[in-house]
Amino acid sequence: MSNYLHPYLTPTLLKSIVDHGLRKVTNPKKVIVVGAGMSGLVSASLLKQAGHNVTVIESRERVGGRVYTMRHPFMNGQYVEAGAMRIPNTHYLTLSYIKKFGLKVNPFVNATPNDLIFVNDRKARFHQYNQNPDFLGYPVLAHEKGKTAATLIQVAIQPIVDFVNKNPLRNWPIVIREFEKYSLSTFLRHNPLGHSLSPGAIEKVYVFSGVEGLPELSLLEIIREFIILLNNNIKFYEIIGGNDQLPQAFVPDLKQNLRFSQKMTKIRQNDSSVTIQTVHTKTLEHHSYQADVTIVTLPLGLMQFIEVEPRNSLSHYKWRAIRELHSVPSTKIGLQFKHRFWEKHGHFGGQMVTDLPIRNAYFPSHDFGSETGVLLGSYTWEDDAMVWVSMSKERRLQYALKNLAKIYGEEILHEYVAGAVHSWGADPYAAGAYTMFKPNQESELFPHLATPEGRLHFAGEHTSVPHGWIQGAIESGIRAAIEVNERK
Ligand SMILES: Cc1cc2nc3c(=O)[nH]c(=O)nc-3n(C[C@H](O)[C@H](O)[C@H](O)COP(=O)(O)OP(=O)(O)OC[C@H]3O[C@@H](n4cnc5c(N)ncnc54)[C@H](O)[C@@H]3O)c2cc1C
Ligand SMILES: O=C(O)C(=O)Cc1ccccc1
Repeated sequence: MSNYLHPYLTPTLLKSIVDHGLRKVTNPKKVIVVGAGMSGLVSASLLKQAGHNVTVIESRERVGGRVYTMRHPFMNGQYVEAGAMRIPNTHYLTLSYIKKFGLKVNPFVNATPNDLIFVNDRKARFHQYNQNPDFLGYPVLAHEKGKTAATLIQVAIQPIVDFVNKNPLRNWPIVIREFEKYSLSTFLRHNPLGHSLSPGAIEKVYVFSGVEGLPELSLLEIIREFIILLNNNIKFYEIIGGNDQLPQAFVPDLKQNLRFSQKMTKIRQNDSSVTIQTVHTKTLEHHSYQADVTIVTLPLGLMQFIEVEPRNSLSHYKWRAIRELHSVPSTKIGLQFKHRFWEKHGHFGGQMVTDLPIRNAYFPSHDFGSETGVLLGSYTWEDDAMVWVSMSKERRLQYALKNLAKIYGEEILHEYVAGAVHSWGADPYAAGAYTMFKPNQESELFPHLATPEGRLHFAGEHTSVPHGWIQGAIESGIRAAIEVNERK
C-alpha cells in the first residue's frame, strides 16, 4: 500500500526507480545523507547514480542501522537477527533490492500448527489450542468461549480491515478520522462496531498477539501490523546467511562516500548552504561538512540531541513531532545451543508464545538438522521489553535460559553455548525499535514527519506507514531522493 500522504509514490514508480534509478541531473548538488541505515543507503545510492556529489555520515562503524545481524559471540557461522528478521512477500521494494544485489532468500517460517504455547502454567501446541481454545484457562464470558485469540481480534477489527481493503487510498483517511482516537485497549473494551471484549478475552488477545506491552498505542497502527503478521496468506523470507547482507550490498558503490563513526551533533543552515557538524565517536575529533542539501534519516526522537541553528529553521510542528513521536522499545535475545533441542520438539522455524517474561521465541528457519544453532530466545515490545532493560546482560541471558528451561526442561541448560542481547530502547543511535503512533498522533504528527524544512529533507521508517519494516525505510529513501533530485 503506498503511503497515503504521498499518493504519487505508486508501486510502479517506486519499483522502476529501484530498477532504473532517478532522472540524471545536469545541475548536480552537494548532498549529505545523515544515517547509513536502509533509508539513507537507498537515497545516497540513487542520488549518486543521478550524478550528485554525496557524502553519507554514520555514527556507527557499520551500515544497516536497525538491520543488524548479531554474529558475535556465536560459533560455527551462527547468528541471530537483532533487528529486521522477516520480509513479507508483499514487500516488493525490499525484495527488489535483494534481487538487484543477487542475494538469495529462504522461507522464514513465521508460524506453524506445531508452535508451542505456555501460558497460565499450561502447555499446548497451536493445533491443540485451535481445537480447544478454552484449555488455557482465560476467564472469558460464555459467548467468548470456544474462540481463539486470533478469532476474537479478527471479529473485532475485520469491519475496519474490510473497509480499508475496498479502496485503501480513499478509505484509510476515513478510517483515520473515525478511529485514530482509539488505543487498542479502549477499542477492544468499548468497540463502537459491537463485539466489545471482556477483560479475560482481552488478556488472551494481548498475550497471544504479543501486544500485552503496548495496548495504549494507536489501534490503527496495531491493525496495520496485524494485517501483515496475522495474515495466513502472507509468506515471509529471510536472506540466506543473514539480513545484514542487504545494507552491506550498498557499500561497494558507496565506499568512497561513507564516513563511519561520525556522529552528527549540529545542523546549521542558511540561504546558501547547510553545514553538518560531527564528532568522531572514537577520537572525539570534530568535523564539519558543507552541502547544498541534507537528508536526515535518524530516528526522529534523536533530533532532540542535535543542535539546530537557527532553531526556527525547523517548523513548530517538526519540533513537536521530534519531541512527541513514539518509538517502541524492543529487546531481542539470541541463545546458541550445542544441539538444536527445539527440533526434537518439532520446531523447524515457527515460534513459541508464553506469558513468561521472554514472551515470544522464534526458531531458526535455516540449517535444519545441523548440530548447533541459535534461537531467538526472546523478542519483546514496549513494556514487555523494558523489564529486560532493567537488568545486566548476564542476568538477561540467565533469565531467558531459565524461562526456556521451564518450558523445554532443565537439560537444555547443559546445552547452552553463548548468548547475545540487544535492547533497542537502550541503543544510543536508535532510541527504540520502530515508530508506533499513540492515539491522535496519526493526524497531529504524521503530516509533519516527512516535510522538508529549508535545505533539510527527512527520511526513515517513521516517515512511512506501516511503521517498522525495511519496506517503509526504502520507500522513504526513494521519496527523499526524488525530492532532492527535483529541487531547483
Ligand atoms: C527489533 C526490530 C525488529 C524488526 N523486524 C523487522 C522485520 O522483521 N522485517 C522488516 O522488514 N523490518 C523490521 N524492522 C524494521 C526495520 O529494521 C527498520 O524499519 C529499518 O531498518 C529502519 O531503517 P532507517 O533507515 O529508517 O533507520 P535506521 O536503520 O535506524 O538508520 C538510521 C541510521 O542513523 C544512524 N544515526 C543515528 N544517530 C546518528 C547521528 N547523530 N549521527 C549520524 N548517524 C546517526 C544510526 O546509526 C543508523 O545507522 C525491525 C526493527 C527492529 C528494531
Ligand atoms: O516483523 C517484525 O518483528 C517487525 O518489527 C515489524 C513490526 C513492527 C511494528 C510492530 C510489530 C511488528
